[in-house]
Amino acid sequence: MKVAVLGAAGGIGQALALLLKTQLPAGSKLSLYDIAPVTPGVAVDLSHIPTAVEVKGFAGEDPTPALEGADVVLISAGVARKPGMDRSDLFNINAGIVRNLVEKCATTCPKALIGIITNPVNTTVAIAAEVLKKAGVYDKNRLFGVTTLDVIRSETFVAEAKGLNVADVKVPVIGGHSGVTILPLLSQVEGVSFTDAEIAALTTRIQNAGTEVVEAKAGGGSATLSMGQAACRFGLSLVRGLQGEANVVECAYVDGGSEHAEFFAQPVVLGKNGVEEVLAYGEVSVFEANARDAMLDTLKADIQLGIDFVK
Ligand SMILES: NC(=O)c1ccc[n+]([C@@H]2O[C@H](COP(=O)([O-])OP(=O)(O)OC[C@H]3O[C@@H](n4cnc5c(N)ncnc54)[C@H](O)[C@@H]3O)[C@@H](O)[C@H]2O)c1
Ligand SMILES: O=C(O)C[C@H](O)C(=O)O
Repeated sequence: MKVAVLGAAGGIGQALALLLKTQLPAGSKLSLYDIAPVTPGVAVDLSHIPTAVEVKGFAGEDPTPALEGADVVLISAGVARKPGMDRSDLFNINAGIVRNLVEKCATTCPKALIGIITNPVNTTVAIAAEVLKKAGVYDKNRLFGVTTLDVIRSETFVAEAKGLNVADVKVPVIGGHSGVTILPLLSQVEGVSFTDAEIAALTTRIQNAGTEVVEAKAGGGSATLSMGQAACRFGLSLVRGLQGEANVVECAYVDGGSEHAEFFAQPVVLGKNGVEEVLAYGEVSVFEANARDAMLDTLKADIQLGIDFVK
């Protein structure tokens, strides 16, 4: 199994590469690419960790050597937020970066599962889809917006608020990955009940958690370590699905035939071809139904921006 990380010299990329080096199955290959010249050095550094995962690093303008034979490509290349910015403010720079990198995926590893981390995810995934369509290799089951950070944040905050063992807490998060489009389904958390005030406060905190980190880092970037963990969890789930493991379920932002929008985050079963089955997200509370309906104009506009960028 070969996993490529594009943007591998960055804050997320290095954390993710470290976690993959220590957690990918024995015999895997880890391929690191970034425009930054340090990238081969990052790979050498990681290669001294005693695991049976081969690491290679590539720098420069062309990601092709890193992508050859890739089964999974995780893309975190691009710029991150500073205080006062919204994720959509990253569009001008990151849209072109994602387009160019996905064009290379389309020619070099058209069957790879692609996970987009680069923000604004609601839009960059639509860009990736349009690029793959133009190249004639689009398979909706192989393209993912990585929203796992919203899931792990929800699990953490719910466990903290309710004094639970976080390992036992599961929270589906639907919609997209910015502000009001992030919707944790707290009504589905097993074994706990929340007051209306708790639900409102937790939902707002989860929706603003990225900003919480951006402000705490005070100009030094956005979430990198928690995102590295989230992307590792998602990447390993993709690998487990590819290897034929049953019942691998993650929430992800996919083109899954949702009645709500062309791309929508919801639980999916992962398998040998990427998305094996899109799962219904189940019953929601009145609060959640209202929040879901209220996000849709924003989400659809984010998606249209990506479609228009490529067309
Ligand atoms: N999906 C999520 O939940 C989530 C969470 C956190 C951050 N992000 C996003 O991930 C992205 C990366 O964040 P970061 O903190 O790692 O930023 P960073 O600045 O630390 O790293 C970005 C890396 O991308 C590289 N890069 C830039 N252009 C490139 C190109 N054309 N090809 C290859 N590499 C290129 C840079 O050299 C740098 O090493 C940002 O857009 C951020 O908003 C998404
Ligand atoms: O908030 C950001 O800009 C980064 C990321 O999307 C996050 O949720 O932490």
